[in-house]
Amino acid sequence: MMENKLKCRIGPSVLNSDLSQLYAESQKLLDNGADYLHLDVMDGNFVPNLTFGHPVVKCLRKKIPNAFFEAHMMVQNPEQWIEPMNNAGINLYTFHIEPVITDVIRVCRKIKESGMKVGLAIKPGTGIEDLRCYIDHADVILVMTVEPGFGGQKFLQDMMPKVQWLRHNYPLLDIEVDGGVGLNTITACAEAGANMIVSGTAIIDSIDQAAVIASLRETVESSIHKCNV
Ligand SMILES: O=C(CO)[C@H](O)[C@H](O)COP(=O)(O)O
Ligand SMILES: [Fe+2]
Repeated sequence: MMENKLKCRIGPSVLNSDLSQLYAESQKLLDNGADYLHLDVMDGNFVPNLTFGHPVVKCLRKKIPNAFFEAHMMVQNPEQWIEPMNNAGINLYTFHIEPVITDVIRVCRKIKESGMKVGLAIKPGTGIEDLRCYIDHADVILVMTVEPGFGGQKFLQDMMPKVQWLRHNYPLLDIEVDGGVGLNTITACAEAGANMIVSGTAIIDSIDQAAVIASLRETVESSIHKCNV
């Protein structure tokens, strides 16, 4: 995703949508202006919740052949799911460094070899110092702005210094935020330097998804414009 100029990308999370209608919910988000879909995969181990895995992603991919899919892998063993998720049609495989801290580079290499982009995610309690040496191996850095595991939580404003540090040191890096991001919190994310925006309940629960997505985009684009000039 990294290019000469930063681009704003809005990636709704389907986590709190009606998952019995996953295809319809996903297509609606894309029709309303989403740039990509953020698919939250939880294993009940790394986080205390379960969602869905590669069989569901594969079914969704059959119905939606062309959209960009990110898998946010909240799992204890991300290496285990690289091949199945690649076969299922994931484009960006984002995993947490916390459970694999000694093997991050190997996992990144395997993801790249499979043909997917690499995302590295950090929980709120993980500092930049733990991530720093891996940044060059990633296409996207995901700074969690809630404790991973559930949608609809309160945005953690005190994660913004991590985003600021990343943007200051990596002007062209794709920096993603996820958790509690909506119309009330997007300005903080945009001003800190995030350009990839995951937003779940703020979009899903809205009666006008297209307007929310457009507004999130406008806020981010006006901050990016300052960086690109
Ligand atoms: O990774 C996640 C939770 O672990 C979700 O992507 C995130 O919570 C999005 O939902 P919301 O915008 O409602 O917080
Ligand atoms: Fe997520």
